[in-house]
Amino acid sequence: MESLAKTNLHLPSPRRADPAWRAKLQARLDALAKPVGSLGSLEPVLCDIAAIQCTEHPRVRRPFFLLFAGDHGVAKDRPISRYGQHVTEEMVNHIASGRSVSTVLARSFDVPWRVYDVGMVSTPRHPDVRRRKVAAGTRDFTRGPAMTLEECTEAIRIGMEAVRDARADGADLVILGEMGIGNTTAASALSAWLLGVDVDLVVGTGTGIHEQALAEKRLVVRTALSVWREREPVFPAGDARWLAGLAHLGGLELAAICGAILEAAAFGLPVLLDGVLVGACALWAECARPGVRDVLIAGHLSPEPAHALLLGELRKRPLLDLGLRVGEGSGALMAWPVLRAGLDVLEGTAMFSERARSGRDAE
Ligand SMILES: Cc1cc2ncn([C@H]3O[C@H](COP(=O)(O)O)[C@@H](O)[C@H]3O)c2cc1C
Ligand SMILES: O=C(O)c1cccnc1
Repeated sequence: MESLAKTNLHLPSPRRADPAWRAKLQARLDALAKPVGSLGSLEPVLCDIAAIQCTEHPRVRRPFFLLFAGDHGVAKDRPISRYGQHVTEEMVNHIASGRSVSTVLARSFDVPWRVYDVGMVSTPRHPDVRRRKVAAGTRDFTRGPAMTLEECTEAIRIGMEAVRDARADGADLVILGEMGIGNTTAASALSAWLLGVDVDLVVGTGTGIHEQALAEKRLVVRTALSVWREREPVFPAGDARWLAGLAHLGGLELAAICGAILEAAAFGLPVLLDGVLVGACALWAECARPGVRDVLIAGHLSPEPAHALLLGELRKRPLLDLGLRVGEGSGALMAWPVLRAGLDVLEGTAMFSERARSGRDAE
């Protein structure tokens, strides 16, 4: 029996937000020269940052964009994506060279980026891609685990190290992204498992597959879950169970994102979430280490059906709802200027006078 001891992995505990700072910031927001509550969904997000930074003056000066790439064995011969596996490599080269949707946005908003190959089938030629390949893709998870516990652990460690490095270079918020053809199939399986809901509620069209391929994708996810459930009892309870589920149903780039979220939470670094892939990793991290959610900010809502359920479970309201379904961290990057606008408004807006604040009711 595989055991967690063999992997020697320590999942760090999250730093918890202090609710007193949330209340103080809400009082400050209410005292600004604007109608009470009028910044809508931005207000609780600003309060969340204040509560994790323990200040009435929450700040983000240096967001970092970290993208992890990996391939999925299940996508090799099955029509579960509209695109072939070779697209992962092509896109990683575009991402690294600043010519993908995500890195065009990152450059436009002055956000530095780092790209990691944690599990691509091929090796991208761009020299800036950090080579941390754990394996050349995962295995087909309809036949057994996508990764061994050791591979999964190694990918988690790479994500943790990426956040540590970014923090050492001044990051005070992380934006996470992924690239991996077929990874919405893995995210659907993770979501059905973590949410305990039927496959039909979570499987979406990903890059835009049609009806027949969608039926195949549902079948693939159903099969993966039943194979995992048959094996599940052999794993011991506790941390190992979370790790075993991620190893069976996830992907190398998704495991790295899980590690990145755990490490950011341990440091109290806010994490701006992207779509369904990063969302599934966020719920995994919250299940594995309750309290992680204190650092999470939902950047946007993806049309993938699992995403609304994942955000609901995390009790997070997205900043944007534009129907974006690019992935790569692009929805989170698109949300960053909105978040920055909220922080700027908080710092720059005048306080309302006592007389004005009392409103008409007091006349
Ligand atoms: C050109 C291209 C660029 C992308 N950038 C992100 N994704 C997104 O699509 C993939 C997931 O969808 P599925 O599970 O249907 O394959 C991931 O790589 C995700 O990041 C892309 C997909 C394509 C084709
Ligand atoms: O939600 C996402 O991030 C997403 C949706 C479809 C395809 N790729 C990514």
